Amino acid sequence: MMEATVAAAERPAPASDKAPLLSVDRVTLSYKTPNLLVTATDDVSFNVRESDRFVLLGPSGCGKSTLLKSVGGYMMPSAGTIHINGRQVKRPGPDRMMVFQEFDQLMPWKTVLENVMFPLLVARKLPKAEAEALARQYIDKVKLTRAIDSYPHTLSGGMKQRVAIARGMAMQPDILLMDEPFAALDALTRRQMQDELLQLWEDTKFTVIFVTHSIAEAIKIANRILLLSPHPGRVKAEVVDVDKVSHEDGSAAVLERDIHNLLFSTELGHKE
Ligand SMILES: Nc1ncnc2c1ncn2[C@@H]1O[C@H](COP(=O)(O)OP(=O)(O)OP(=O)(O)O)[C@@H](O)[C@H]1O
Repeated sequence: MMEATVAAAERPAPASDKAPLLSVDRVTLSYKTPNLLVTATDDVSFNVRESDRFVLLGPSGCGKSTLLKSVGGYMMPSAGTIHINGRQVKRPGPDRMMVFQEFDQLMPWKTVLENVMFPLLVARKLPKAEAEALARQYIDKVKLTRAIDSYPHTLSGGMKQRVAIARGMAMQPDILLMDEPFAALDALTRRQMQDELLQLWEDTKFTVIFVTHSIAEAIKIANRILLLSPHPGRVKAEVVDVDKVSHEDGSAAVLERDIHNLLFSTELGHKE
């Protein structure tokens, strides 16, 4: 058994022979409201490499969703830069597909097949037959072939999230961005969806940034976890080699306790 390593935030990330797919460099993200300026994240840096299952973990309000939005190109940093494949992120693009928590992210007037085909036709401008073939392939991967002609309102929450995942993955983006995709599901379905996501990753080794505030979910999904401090979010530590912890021998429980202590220690957690 090999335990995951919790690296202090100040320590440089371990050297890798691969250039990072995504570089987030000293990014500060703010919202301007009529009366105040809200700093959501402050001076955050991290790299994501190809095939990483990179989890952003931190307490509610630390800016995880805001960071994901900025990687998606929906929000520009007030300081710092984001690069994907060496190009600066300035707007949304089909190289970054988002999956959200909400079940209403599908178009209710379109069937499962039509929902998955839609971005392939509109954003990738594929011919209809090609879009349909690709959509069918990914609907099959998320085990929804039997519901392919169903409308979203006839599907369970888990099935709707599978459609959203198929739609994102069928675009074959460089990075799939998942914002608490399983948070609104019941515990049993949530666990099942986590297993299915890992199975999909085994099949295709896609790159994903996954936002959660569940420590257990982070440990299950990730190979790397970035721990963010409470509002405004700053990088507190990075946990590497997470996929080497074992859920059988108790090392995952030890890591869960260590992460909990790190996230909620007053010394680190509430230092401004
Ligand atoms: N549209 C907005 N306008 C103003 N402030 C915002 C807006 N969206 C988020 N914020 C603020 O930015 C901070 C970070 O919010 P964000 O939703 O990114 O956090 P989070 O870590 O994803 O939280 P949660 O886990 O609860 O979803 C919070 O203080 C939030 O109130």
